[in-house]
Amino acid sequence: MYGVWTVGQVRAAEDEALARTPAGALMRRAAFGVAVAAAEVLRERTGGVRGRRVVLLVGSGNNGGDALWAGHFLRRRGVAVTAVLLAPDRAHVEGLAALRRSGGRVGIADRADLVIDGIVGLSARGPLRAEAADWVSRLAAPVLAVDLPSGVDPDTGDAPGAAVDAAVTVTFGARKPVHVLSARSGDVRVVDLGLDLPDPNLRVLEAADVGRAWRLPGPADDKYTQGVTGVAAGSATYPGAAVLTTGAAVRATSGMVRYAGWAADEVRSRWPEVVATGSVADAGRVQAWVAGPGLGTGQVSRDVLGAVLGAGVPTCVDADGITLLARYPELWDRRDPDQVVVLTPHDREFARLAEPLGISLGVDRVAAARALASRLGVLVLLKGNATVIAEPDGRTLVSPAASSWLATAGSGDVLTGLVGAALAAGGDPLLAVGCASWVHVRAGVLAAGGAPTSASVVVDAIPGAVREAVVAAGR
Ligand SMILES: NC(=O)C1=CN([C@@H]2O[C@H](COP(=O)(O)OP(=O)(O)OC[C@H]3O[C@@H](n4cnc5c(N)ncnc54)[C@H](O)[C@@H]3O)[C@@H](O)[C@H]2O)[C@@H](O)CC1
Ligand SMILES: Nc1ncnc2c1ncn2[C@@H]1O[C@H](COP(=O)(O)OP(=O)(O)O)[C@@H](O)[C@H]1O
Ligand SMILES: [K+]
Repeated sequence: MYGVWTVGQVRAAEDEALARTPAGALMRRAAFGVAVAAAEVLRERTGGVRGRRVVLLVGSGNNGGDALWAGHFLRRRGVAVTAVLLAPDRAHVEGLAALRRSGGRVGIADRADLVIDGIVGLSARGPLRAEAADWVSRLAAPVLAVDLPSGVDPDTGDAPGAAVDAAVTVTFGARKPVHVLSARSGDVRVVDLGLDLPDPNLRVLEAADVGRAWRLPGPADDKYTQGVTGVAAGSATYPGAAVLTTGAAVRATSGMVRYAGWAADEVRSRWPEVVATGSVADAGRVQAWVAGPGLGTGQVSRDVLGAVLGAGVPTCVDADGITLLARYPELWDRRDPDQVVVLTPHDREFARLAEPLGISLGVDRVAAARALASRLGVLVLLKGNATVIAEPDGRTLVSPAASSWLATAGSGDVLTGLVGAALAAGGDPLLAVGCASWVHVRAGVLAAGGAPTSASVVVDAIPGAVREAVVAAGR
């Protein structure tokens, strides 16, 4: 698990560190880290460092100062460095002097093996100004971003205009939200500045965390003791949603999965190990229910959702289930107040549910997910390229995207099944949902392997993703 801190938190810690270190020392340490990473990237991409060409895009603040100092350190390794000053009269004075001393040039860049983006960092506000935006839109070489990709908001990851698409970002002291919310950050490396940081604002699970938490059968287990997942999904029109959701739960754990609904025949024929019935009332005992994918929004679907919400176990509500909750808020009265409810909306479902409550999904997805979680007293998993998982008390996990291959029909149904299985296994619900999301992201990567995939293949990749986590945890 690693933490993510807001700009405000990092600034406060930096101020404290600046007060106890000699002037300029933190910047040189940060810039040295940039130069080391730049040399690594040059070696990986061109086979060497000496004689390679690096262009620095230098803005008017300390972010530009970092880039200039990094250029100075790269000169010492024989790199040809050219600095493009976006605001020549406001460029960092000591950084520019250091670069000139070591033989760096200032001018107009042409060809580069690597561009170092020092346009703007933590003080970024709004879209990039015209000149910077122009440079960014003409970038052809790979980019190493200093602290964060310029043009992206540090706290929300939103890119309101032209923005750098970094291959690598070297950040300082701590990860900020942009690094987990925006795929434009690329591969993120952190240079330690010895900051004294408070509790993080966001957390990210890693393979070993998931591997430690994932429920594996022990000698005393049987098919019931590992937590039985119940799936209420699918319809005559959408039997596939039932097959995918149930299949994800089957692949995620070795216990048992029950299915209740219209697609019992289809589910049985694809997953013979599932105990399938026509209704929630006949389904038998489960430790968690998932409801919604392909369920429909008619009266019977409404009754199904009500039955699941009142079943006295944790519940995950997705897709049509969310639409039903938006349309018939009285369904909340059926909810067992002692049981956790997880909602897994994509943006449109989020809007459907949240807008009538006065919560809009703006550019700050973390704030929006937290607001809805707190307002409804539920756990909200907001889907997207990066997935945000917020609890009513504010604890929040982020699953950064590892690829975009999960943007495929039915992949949300797979996630719902995973969440159900993780909830049924017990333990802290936030951790359970976070683990399910991690496995989903990882299964997406394994399923795709660099080429288009589909939700059925993601289901089949689940055991491989769980195995990676279990191995990482040394179990
Ligand atoms: N404070 C510290 O202890 C350290 C700070 N460091 C660096 O300092 C950076 C922060 O420096 P600053 O506070 O000087 O600010 P920045 O360098 O992030 O940006 C400030 C400058 O960018 C301009 N700017 C703001 N928004 C813009 C936009 N949308 N388009 C174009 N230009 C824009 C502003 O006019 C201002 O001149 C960090 O990101 C990091 O790179 C590092 O040297 C490590 C130590
Ligand atoms: N561009 C993307 N990059 C990474 N993950 C994505 C992207 N688009 C969608 N996803 C993920 O894929 C899943 C899609 O779910 P959903 O929108 O419910 O699709 P469906 O209804 O087809 O199942 C979510 O888990 C979401 O986080
Ligand atoms: K930058």
